Amino acid sequence: MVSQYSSALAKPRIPPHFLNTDHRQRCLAQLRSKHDGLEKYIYLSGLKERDANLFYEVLLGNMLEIIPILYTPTVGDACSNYSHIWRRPEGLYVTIGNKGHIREVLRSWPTGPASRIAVVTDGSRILGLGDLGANGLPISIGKLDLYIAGAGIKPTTTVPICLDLGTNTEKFLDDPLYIGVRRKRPGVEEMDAFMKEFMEAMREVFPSLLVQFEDFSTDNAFRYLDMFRSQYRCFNDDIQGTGAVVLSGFINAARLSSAASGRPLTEHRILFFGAGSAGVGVAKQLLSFFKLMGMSEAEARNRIYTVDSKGLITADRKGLQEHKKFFARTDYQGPPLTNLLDIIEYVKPTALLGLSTIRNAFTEDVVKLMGSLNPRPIIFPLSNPVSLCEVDYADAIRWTNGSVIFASGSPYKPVEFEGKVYEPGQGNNMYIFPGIGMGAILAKARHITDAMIEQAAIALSEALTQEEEDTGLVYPRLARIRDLSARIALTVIRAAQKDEVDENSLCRNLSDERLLDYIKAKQWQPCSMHLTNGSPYSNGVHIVNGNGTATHRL
Ligand SMILES: NC(=O)C1=CN([C@@H]2O[C@H](COP(=O)(O)OP(=O)(O)OC[C@H]3O[C@@H](n4cnc5c(N)ncnc54)[C@H](O)[C@@H]3O)[C@@H](O)[C@H]2O)C=CC1
Ligand SMILES: CC(=O)C(=O)O
Ligand SMILES: [Mg+2]
Repeated sequence: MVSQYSSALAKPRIPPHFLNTDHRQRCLAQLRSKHDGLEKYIYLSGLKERDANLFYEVLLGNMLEIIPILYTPTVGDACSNYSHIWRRPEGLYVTIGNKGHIREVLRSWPTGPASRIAVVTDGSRILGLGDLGANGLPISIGKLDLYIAGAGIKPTTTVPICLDLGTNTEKFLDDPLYIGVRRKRPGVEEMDAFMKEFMEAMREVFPSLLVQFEDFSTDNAFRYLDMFRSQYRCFNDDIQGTGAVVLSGFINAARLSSAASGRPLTEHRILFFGAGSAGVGVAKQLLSFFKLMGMSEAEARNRIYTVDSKGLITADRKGLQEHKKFFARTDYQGPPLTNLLDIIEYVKPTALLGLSTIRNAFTEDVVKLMGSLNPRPIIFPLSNPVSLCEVDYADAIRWTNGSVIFASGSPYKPVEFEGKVYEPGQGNNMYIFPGIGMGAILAKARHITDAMIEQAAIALSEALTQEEEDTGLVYPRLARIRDLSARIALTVIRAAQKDEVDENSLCRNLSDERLLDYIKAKQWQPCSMHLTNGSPYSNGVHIVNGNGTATHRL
């Protein structure tokens, strides 16, 4: 005889009043009842597992609240602790042991050739947190959630990937709960051979895929971008995505700053504190700011100064890494400049950009000096997560009496100072990669060209509403991300067409207005019928009907 208990398990029933309640509100209440960021992350991850459709509905309706959990800053905690908070397999791990049969591993991914976008990390530099090895997977998952929420990419076409090639972080190798391969990272030759097989296999198994490289350590970030960008449909988010988003914010910031100082835009001088993949990637993209005004590359380069852990980067320094050479100064004669205050006194920058991972590197003296040199100094502390940010927003406002033009990598709340409320910008590549990806996918671009990246930046810079401009913002409000991504995608498609790398002739025949409609029509929306069947085994994107039976899998 079947007991009452087991029969209830076999046929779970929805509570009688359930249909009249808003499950999204219930989820939000459950989320808000948790007071620890990591607990919220675990809750959301579980919700996605139980009912992905509902998860995306809640995310889309509450982006300002939820993005900082799925993405920076909390995703940093999730990665750092991933081996300990791990609940279930998610994403795709390709390990060094898979060398020789990577194709077979990729073929295990359920959506196969229907896949459109992969975010691939090797976990070697997650945000500013260093080598987290196999714990890096949540960064790929978080970025893809932004593709889904921000651009409307269909969830089932996304592939989060972590390449597990080992880790050089001893504490993980010593941790009995560490989920990754227990070995040190390979040398250059072994890694190159792995990456070549991986990329070849990716194209074979997922022929329509765009690959976003994410959070590779700096040398490898530049190396694999150079190696693969003309061969595959791929880009590096930290170099190119960050470059584009900062160019966009900088265009708007420079206008505000020049309006206050009366100095021409061509006279901006930009000081980069941090010269890794992000610092140099952004510096290279900011050449466009000057070149678009008619300056030569040499003139543009001359407006940019870079600093690393040894101080102002000069060409006479011995053993300079390859990626630092382009901006190394040849015009400075004198003893090495190592102190940031001395460097600022020497350069007299109008803008100070932080991509150093050094918490509070922009001290009160530094910020005040920038304020004394500029009526409206541009200060962008862009390192992630917040715990590594070069200066907090409230301090930057206070130390400049509210004159700072500010954008940070991770989000800050508005600040009230002397009776006025100031709103910060968030200079994070999340504003730009969803639109770049959407455009590249719809154009069926063979490659991601420099013009596609540059046009994406310009489109974002031009997207401020009158109200946003009047408020002094340098980036549009995040709540508009879907519309922004569609507009960015449009310019990316047009740039792909101009560079003749597009393979979707349909887009060529549409006017801008029709193309925008086409892009918006392609944006995936979660369905508002989101009742779950309560099955502990449901793990996809479901639409479920009123009697609790899954009727459609997206
Ligand atoms: N806002 C955004 O959208 C993005 C932000 N980032 C952030 O940028 C940061 C850097 O990333 P990567 O360039 O890939 O890392 P990285 O480790 O290659 O670069 C760090 C750079 O800072 C320099 N540095 C370290 N200590 C210093 C010190 N005391 N003084 C001056 N310079 C110092 C290093 O020499 C190096 O050049 C990370 O925190 C990352 O989260 C990265 C990509 C996007
Ligand atoms: C935002 C990002 O891509 C990073 O901090 O690495
Ligand atoms: Mg990154």
